[in-house]
Amino acid sequence: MVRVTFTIALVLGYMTGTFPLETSLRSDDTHHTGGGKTFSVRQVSNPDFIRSGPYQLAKAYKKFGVPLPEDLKNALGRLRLEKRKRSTGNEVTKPESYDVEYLTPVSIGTPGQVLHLDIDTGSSDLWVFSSETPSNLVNGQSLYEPAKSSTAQKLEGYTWKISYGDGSSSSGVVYRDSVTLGGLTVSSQAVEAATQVSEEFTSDSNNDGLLGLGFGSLNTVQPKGQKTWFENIMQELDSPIFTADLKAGEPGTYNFGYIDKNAHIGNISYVSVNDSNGYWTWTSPGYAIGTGALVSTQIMGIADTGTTLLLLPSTIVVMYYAQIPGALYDATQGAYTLPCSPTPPDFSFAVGDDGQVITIPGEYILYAAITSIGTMCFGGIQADSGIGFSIFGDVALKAAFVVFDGGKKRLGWASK
Ligand SMILES: O=C(c1ccc(-c2ccco2)nc1O)N(Cc1ccccn1)C1CC1
Repeated sequence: MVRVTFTIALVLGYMTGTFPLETSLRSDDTHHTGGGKTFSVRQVSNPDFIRSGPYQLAKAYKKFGVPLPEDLKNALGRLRLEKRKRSTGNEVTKPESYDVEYLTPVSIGTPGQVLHLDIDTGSSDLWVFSSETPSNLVNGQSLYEPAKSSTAQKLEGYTWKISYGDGSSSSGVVYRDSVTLGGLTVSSQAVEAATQVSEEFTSDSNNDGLLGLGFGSLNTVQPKGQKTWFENIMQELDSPIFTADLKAGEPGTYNFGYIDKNAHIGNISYVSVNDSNGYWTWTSPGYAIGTGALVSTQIMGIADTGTTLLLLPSTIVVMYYAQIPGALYDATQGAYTLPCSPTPPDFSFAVGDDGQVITIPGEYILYAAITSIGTMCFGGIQADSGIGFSIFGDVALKAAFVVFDGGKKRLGWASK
């Protein structure tokens, strides 16, 4: 049957112009018999034919007023469904005070239970406060209750445990359930229900859990690591990307599957990502302080929406705070502090080899007042000592429009 269909398609394909006909008038082929000219026709196969075959065939049938055969109707229906499957999504994310983190509504289970999660490109577990979290560790968070979800399935014997760079940690058991973010649903996502959370999470009342958008290799579920929500939805998207448009002191947006041209200014510069450690790891070729010249030096770091600050090599951090009268390393805070006024110099980092730089306005580096009298502030730039790489956290990300390209394993950076 396929052969027949294909044959008809081949014949009709020519008639409907599906195949680009390359005709060339070859003088040597010209025979003056009856005055008519002959010409040769060289066929160039149309690589798109297979994809658009049924459409072209249907066009031919319609052109000759021939009713469509049943299996052609079915083929068209399948293609239309296939077409419809491509999708995009977007979701608003809201900053907690001092932009310490950004929380995004996520619907889990059937009927949907909405929890507000910290979307974290620096980790790869989707874990939530749940009905299985001891009540003494819960302090206002919304809970995922698998018993109330008709689509929840317990993964018996599966566990997870994660510890974060700030010393916080959580652990628990694993369900599979439907997870919707930005209007996009993964029907079978690993949802990690916390049975243990550290004090940092208990005291963060508005944060109902984390949704990791790092690479799946970082996922901590045992005995079998699970895919992130993005890895599960990626193939359905118009393109295998998501973008982060975080903002200072106001809601930002995560988009999935498309790039919103109105969300950035100028070109997006792409740099390759090394995902071997599970993070969105890239290398910036240099930095500038205030209006100073660009210093060429390689800064290897990760794009991490789940880390609040910008953590850089201490040599650069010392150079930056040396420009600010009154700035000092405060051993009691274990951090650099600076006067809350005047506004400190901007900090720029280079992206790619096309001269693109992202400039972080100085006011983003006045992270938060330390003293009640508000004279000294906590620095938004701190040293990455002991981590092994730099971390482009929210202080840097909120100055840029960032494309996380899971298809090409690259990051795109643009000003906004
Ligand atoms: O918090 C984390 C972090 C995230 C995920 C994991 C992890 C362990 C197992 C799977 O994922 N471990 C981390 O530590 N930061 C940021 C950070 C901040 C400060 C110091 C160290 N780091 C990772 C992304 C770099």
